[in-house]
Amino acid sequence: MRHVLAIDQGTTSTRAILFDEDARSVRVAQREFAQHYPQAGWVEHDAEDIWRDCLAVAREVLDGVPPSQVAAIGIANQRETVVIWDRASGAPIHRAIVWQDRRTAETCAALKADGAEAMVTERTGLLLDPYFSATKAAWMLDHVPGARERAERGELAFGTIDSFLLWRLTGGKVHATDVTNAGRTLLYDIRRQCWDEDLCRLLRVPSAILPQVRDNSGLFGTTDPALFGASLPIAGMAGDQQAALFGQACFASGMAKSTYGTGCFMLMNTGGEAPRSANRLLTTPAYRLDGQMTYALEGSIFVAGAAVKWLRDGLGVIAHASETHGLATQVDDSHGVVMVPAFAGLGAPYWDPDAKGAIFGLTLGATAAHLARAALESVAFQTMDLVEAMVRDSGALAAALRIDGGMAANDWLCQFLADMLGVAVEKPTNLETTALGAAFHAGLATGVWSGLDDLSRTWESAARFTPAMPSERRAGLAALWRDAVRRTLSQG
Ligand SMILES: Nc1ncnc2c1ncn2[C@@H]1O[C@H](COP(=O)(O)OP(=O)(O)O)[C@@H](O)[C@H]1O
Ligand SMILES: O=P(O)(O)OC[C@H](O)CO
Repeated sequence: MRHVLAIDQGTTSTRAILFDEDARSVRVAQREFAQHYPQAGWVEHDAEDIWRDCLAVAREVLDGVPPSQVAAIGIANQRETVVIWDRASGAPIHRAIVWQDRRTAETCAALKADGAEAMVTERTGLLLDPYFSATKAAWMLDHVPGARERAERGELAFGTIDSFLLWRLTGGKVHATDVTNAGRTLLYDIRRQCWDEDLCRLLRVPSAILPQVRDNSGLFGTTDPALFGASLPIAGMAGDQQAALFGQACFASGMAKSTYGTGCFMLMNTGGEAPRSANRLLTTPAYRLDGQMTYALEGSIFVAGAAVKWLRDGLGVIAHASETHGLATQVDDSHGVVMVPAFAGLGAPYWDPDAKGAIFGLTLGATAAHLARAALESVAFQTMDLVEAMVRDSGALAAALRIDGGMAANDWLCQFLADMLGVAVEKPTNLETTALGAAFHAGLATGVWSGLDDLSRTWESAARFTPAMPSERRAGLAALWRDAVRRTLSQG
């Protein structure tokens, strides 16, 4: 039996999953790692922690598995997060600046005020928001003494986490990324499919530090034999949200998935054409196979599970995320409590980096149960905004939305989602779709699976939730949410 090892390097944890030829996960290892918040709105990771955990979880699942049974390794990663390292020593020059980090909000605002956004959006499919990589990279080059000069001289390498892990796994031999990660930097022209010199100049990132950009499926390199006792091929890489789209087998235009982890990311396959969103959604590479690009429309929400984590770690009203299910069902409604979880600004479709989280409708009757329910509801309300924008942009969405991620374990949320979206919500038996997508890419390149049809056959529904809420109730809740968002936006 051949296996594929997937490494899913997420925002809060690093997982390794070993899949068999039937796409079943046979072994899992996971480690959470430290989040650093040096100032309000700043979020950093230590890239050495990430590397240490990546090795540890990979070694754990490979323990006792003969290397001949491991066909390939696939990597899926938190996107946009920036690492810059020294090519000679491999050492990062600064802690990684995480996608949630807002420190470059002013830079983005200034670029927007100069009228740069239209060109940036036309070429990259993105917006001028601190979420994306380029302004974070420029910040690092400006703040680490001597870094900009070293970068110009070609001594430094830039990468998103996939690139950094590939560099380390290959013993410093390969500096590459894939189209889905390149497409999140603000430096990559998604239609011409190349780094864009104008954008590099505008955003002040020297092209000498950029990695080579490749298809998602193909031989990226082989592991340093010292790491796992054999040289294993790294044959698939993708940003985690695009990997989840692939792992959910959303291969036809109009098929969409939404992943509920720290944030929530909804992607809809739009086929070979890169659409131009009129509703402030992102256009992004979904996957490129044999040089053939497939695109997606994306709605990115920065806080989903993170709101539940805040209830646990920030407020202490729950001890475990899963308690939100029991709390939400204890009460008939949220008692008028509405949470707008703009803890990291608001993402799509509002794109307001300066918005701050808010809770409305508090009375003395409000309890922890209402708060928990409001946190879960906020996730569905935000998805509703995305679905509406996607339908406006594309005219249609497939009959059901495929969901996954840690929060999809919460059946109350799944039903409330279906109710608020007015479309069926379906979750697969394998909720580890991100890792599976990375495994699919690596397995396609190494002949474990023969093609997309082969992959589609592995998708199995575990549960389907159909809309059941009366339309007046739905409209009432939607109106409360819209009013709360309006009051939260920084521009009033
Ligand atoms: N049963 C649950 N109900 C609600 N939220 C949950 C539940 N289980 C996990 N979560 C939330 O989901 C998130 C974890 O999902 P995961 O997909 O592992 O995230 P990530 O990959 O972003 O680190 C956490 O923020 C947690 O609060
Ligand atoms: O780590 P996740 O799963 O929350 O995903 C993070 C996204 O890739 C950020 O764009």
